[in-house]
Amino acid sequence: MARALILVLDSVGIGAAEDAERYGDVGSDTLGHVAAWFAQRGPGLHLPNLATLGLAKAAEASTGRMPPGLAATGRITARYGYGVETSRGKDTPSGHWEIAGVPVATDWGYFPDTQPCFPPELIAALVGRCGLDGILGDRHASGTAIIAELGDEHIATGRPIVYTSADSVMQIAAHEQAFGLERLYAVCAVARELCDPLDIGRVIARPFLGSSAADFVRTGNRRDYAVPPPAPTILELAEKAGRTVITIGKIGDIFAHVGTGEVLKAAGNMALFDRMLEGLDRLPEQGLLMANFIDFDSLYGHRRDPKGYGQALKEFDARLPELAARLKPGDLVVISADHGCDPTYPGSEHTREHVPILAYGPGQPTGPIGRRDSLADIAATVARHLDLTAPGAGTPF
Ligand SMILES: O=P(O)(O)O[C@H]1O[C@H](CO)[C@@H](O)[C@H]1O
Ligand SMILES: [Mn+2]
Ligand SMILES: [Mn+2]
Repeated sequence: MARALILVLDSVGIGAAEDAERYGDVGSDTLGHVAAWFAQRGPGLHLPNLATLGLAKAAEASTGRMPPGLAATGRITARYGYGVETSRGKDTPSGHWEIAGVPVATDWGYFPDTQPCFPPELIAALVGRCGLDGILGDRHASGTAIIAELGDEHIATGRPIVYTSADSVMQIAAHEQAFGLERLYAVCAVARELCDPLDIGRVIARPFLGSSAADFVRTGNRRDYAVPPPAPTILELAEKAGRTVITIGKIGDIFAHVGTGEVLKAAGNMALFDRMLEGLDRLPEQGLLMANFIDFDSLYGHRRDPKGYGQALKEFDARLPELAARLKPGDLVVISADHGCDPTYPGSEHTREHVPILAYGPGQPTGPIGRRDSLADIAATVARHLDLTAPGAGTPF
């Protein structure tokens, strides 16, 4: 049996990358700072299963420091190391595409941190084509903060809240009932077209519900309108070779539905874990499964909530034995991340960090793989494991 699973723990970085200064992220360390936050307040953050797979050793290799409380007690049962992102963006598509063998060598377009942040002609075209009475926002913002601030005005005026971040994104927030979900999606589809010439990676629909700032809450109906990867990823190559591809959670959106096979969606890391196990149970010989666990990033990293972040790590860690129990000899699991999002760092953006690479499975080798100069090494390794043509980038470990 040779099957492969790639699990992306969204934003679980393990220490600032060498080029962090270019991004204003010197000293960031998502895992290390979450572990320190727990160690300062109680018995510490214990992730026994991830530690046994070498997570803490990978972090130590990345930063020179063992994250407090995380050291493994026994033998490490995986290959472990850290990956250096070569793509210029520290965004989700850049990280995932590189993991899948396609680093992004060119620069994305970005909207400046000014107000307004969007080109007036772009907004005029959006408003005109969608029959809107204008927009709100038009600046960089945290998504939860801006709906709390402008949600009432949005409901009163019918103007959608349009904002961006340090990522290559245009995000459009609107009330699911007052504005309408399908109408929001239609506005995003027009925005996608208008953003194409500007090389914007994603337009994101951010629907929310609630009646006032006290209870506005974003719903699971987020939808991403991404541009497709610039070259065939391991997903696309697997699909073209006739393999079964199953993708969990946001993966379909992140790859613009190219090569993403059967898409299993769910809200929340634990439900995503359930879907992943379900997918694994029917993944045939030589199949590929790729999963994204989003909560680390969207619920805790961007919200700068180290306690929630650590609890989410514990919950994820506690489920790993269930995954291990379902693996068959020859299966390969790779756990990694797409970028950092240090919940103790100033601001609300991603942080430019190294990411863990933990590779294991029954009968798989164990031991350090050190520093990997590209996240594409993951795709190269998976390609070799599944006897597939490898994407252009990456060296197998
Ligand atoms: O603050 P929210 O809306 O969650 O935005 C975050 O989500 C976006 C897409 O992942 C990122 O660009 C980041 O800024
Ligand atoms: Mn991400
Ligand atoms: Mn994010």
